[in-house]
Amino acid sequence: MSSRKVLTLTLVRNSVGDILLGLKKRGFGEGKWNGFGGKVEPGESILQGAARELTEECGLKAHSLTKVGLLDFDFIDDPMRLEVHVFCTSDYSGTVIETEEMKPKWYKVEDIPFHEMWLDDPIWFSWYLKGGPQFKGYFLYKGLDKIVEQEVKSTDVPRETTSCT
Ligand SMILES: CNc1ncnc2c1ncn2[C@@H]1O[C@H](COP(=O)(O)OP(=O)(O)OP(=O)(O)O)[C@@H](O)[C@H]1O
Repeated sequence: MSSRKVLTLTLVRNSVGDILLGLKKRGFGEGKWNGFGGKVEPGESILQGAARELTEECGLKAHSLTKVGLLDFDFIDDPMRLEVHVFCTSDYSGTVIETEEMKPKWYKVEDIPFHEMWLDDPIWFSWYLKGGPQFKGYFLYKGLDKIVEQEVKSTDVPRETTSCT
């Protein structure tokens, strides 16, 4: 019997095109730079979960979120699949703050620290950056440091922006 965990991941870009990443200070992915996100809680929508995690982890309030892709992760010898819903936004307010979970930092696109991120990030990030329809990715990990199967492709579903209010 396999089960899945629904997670969100949000990438924030400011008016000059820089990307906000956070250094995860604890838990799954500790020591890695990533977008902001976490588990969707019972009773909330995926969008609500994404907006809540963004505020909890870096202080920003998203006014709208754009769905850009979906990533499925399997791990050999672990029946739990991670289903990561990827969003982006440039429509937010608030001040970026460091939290117990994340140390945020703005990066120029050409300086994104892929060598300090999940191994899958450099593979699907280009799909996010180039725009176009939503992407769909699949990665099979052996442990946390090796990808043994991977596929990222475009869907025919356009990116969809939804208001968070
Ligand atoms: C395997 N390859 C991966 N590549 C890129 N990103 C990945 C990822 N695997 C998980 N992620 C993201 O990492 C965060 C974990 O969040 P995670 O700490 O587990 O959730 P949450 O904050 O709810 O946890 P706690 O409340 O501390 O238990 C969450 O954004 C999730 O989308």
